[in-house]
Amino acid sequence: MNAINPNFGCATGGLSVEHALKRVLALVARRLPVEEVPIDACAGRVIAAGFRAVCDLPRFDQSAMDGYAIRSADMAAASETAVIGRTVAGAMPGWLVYQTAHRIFTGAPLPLGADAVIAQENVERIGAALRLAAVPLPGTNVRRRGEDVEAGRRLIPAGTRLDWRHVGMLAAQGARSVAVRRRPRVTLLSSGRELREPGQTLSPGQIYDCNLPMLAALLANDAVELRTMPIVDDTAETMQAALLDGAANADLVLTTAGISVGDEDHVRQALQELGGALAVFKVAMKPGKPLAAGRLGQAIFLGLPGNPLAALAGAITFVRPLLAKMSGATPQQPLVAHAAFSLDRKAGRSEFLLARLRQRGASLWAERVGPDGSGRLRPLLDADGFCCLPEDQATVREAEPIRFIPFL
Ligand SMILES: Nc1nc2c(c(=O)[nH]1)N[C@H]1C(S)=C(S)[C@@H](COP(=O)(O)OP(=O)(O)OC[C@H]3O[C@@H](n4cnc5c(N)ncnc54)[C@H](O)[C@@H]3O)O[C@H]1N2
Ligand code: MOO
Repeated sequence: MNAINPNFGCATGGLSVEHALKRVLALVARRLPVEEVPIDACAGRVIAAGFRAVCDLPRFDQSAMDGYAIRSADMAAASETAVIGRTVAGAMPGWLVYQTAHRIFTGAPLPLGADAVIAQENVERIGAALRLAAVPLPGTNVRRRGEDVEAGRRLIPAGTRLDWRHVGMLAAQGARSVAVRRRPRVTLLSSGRELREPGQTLSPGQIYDCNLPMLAALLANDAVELRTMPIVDDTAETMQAALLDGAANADLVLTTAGISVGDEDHVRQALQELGGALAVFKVAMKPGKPLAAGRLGQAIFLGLPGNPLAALAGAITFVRPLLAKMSGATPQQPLVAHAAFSLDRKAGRSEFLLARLRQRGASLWAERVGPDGSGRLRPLLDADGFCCLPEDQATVREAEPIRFIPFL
């Protein structure tokens, strides 16, 4: 990695997104450490090692209905059968008595020798006996041991981001805790003397900081341990102090604004003064070109642009894959949809277009939402994600396949 070099070995248009992403991911020195967490706290976390089933599910042959367990070969239709024995869920039955039916309830273990259950609504009760209209085939209304999950089967691959489905499975397997990657410690910092926190009084020329709350909420989906810093003024000294503080004990420091080329853009300079090193500055993407990435001490540094949609495009393109790599998580894959629009543009930068997904017949279509503008927020409310045009693509024709990155 070099000290700051304005062009970073690329044309002034910036590094391609692919190249920049490679450099950003190369900043990850090692995966986050592993820790054991209770299963009720594991949702959103990335499982560190593959999980194999420790037991069969169901754990034993059991009834799927309230009714009568029988052995189908021993029964004849329309004959009267005595009911001997009764087993509820949670109890342990003995043997099925030859040519009799055994009262049973959903989830109860099947008596030994029984191979079918007839639902209670399908029999005629005659005192203590019952009459079957028809004899069920073996296996009817029986949940076999191991038919859902066999012990030893690979259930959850390493790198899976756990959610409520995995919690259900882990619980059914009797696991009280699970080994996951530590949450990435992310410091979020926005800069700009025009910014105030929501709720504060604005002087003329000031605006509310929307980037920090928006990115904080976006990252909440990625289960990060977030530290938010107070808004930093655009001075070299305050920025240096904030970066130094923000990098302490962090895996990733994320800044927004102050990264461009103006006299008031101090982030890169501050990073350099602190001995940090940049690996990326300027990416050939629209929006989001003034983006920087590097290292500051033990932390990875990512400087996102100030315009909210440019910051968002940078976060979706770089922060998510970065967090995934730190955690050893399977990265999110883009979808392919049909473009519900046509477009001619100047090639040279990857372009991120706000779009919503709509189902038409059996296909997904990406409809653009607008108007364009990296300082606008309103169109975001209608969007489900970004359509991504590769750098060299100058035209999009209606119905052609297009890459779509969902926000969620
Ligand atoms: N001469 C040039 N000027 C600009 C260039 C350029 O290449 N040459 N690039 C433009 C592009 S593209 C972008 S994006 C911005 C990025 O600049 P910065 O990252 O340095 O950001 P600022 O200039 O500080 O702010 C840009 C814009 O965003 C607003 N902002 C900033 N932070 C927040 C926040 N937390 N919440 C809401 N809005 C925020 C800020 O008020 C500005 O309006 O530079 C262009 N200029
Ligand atoms: O990153 Mo800027 O437009 O590309 O807002």
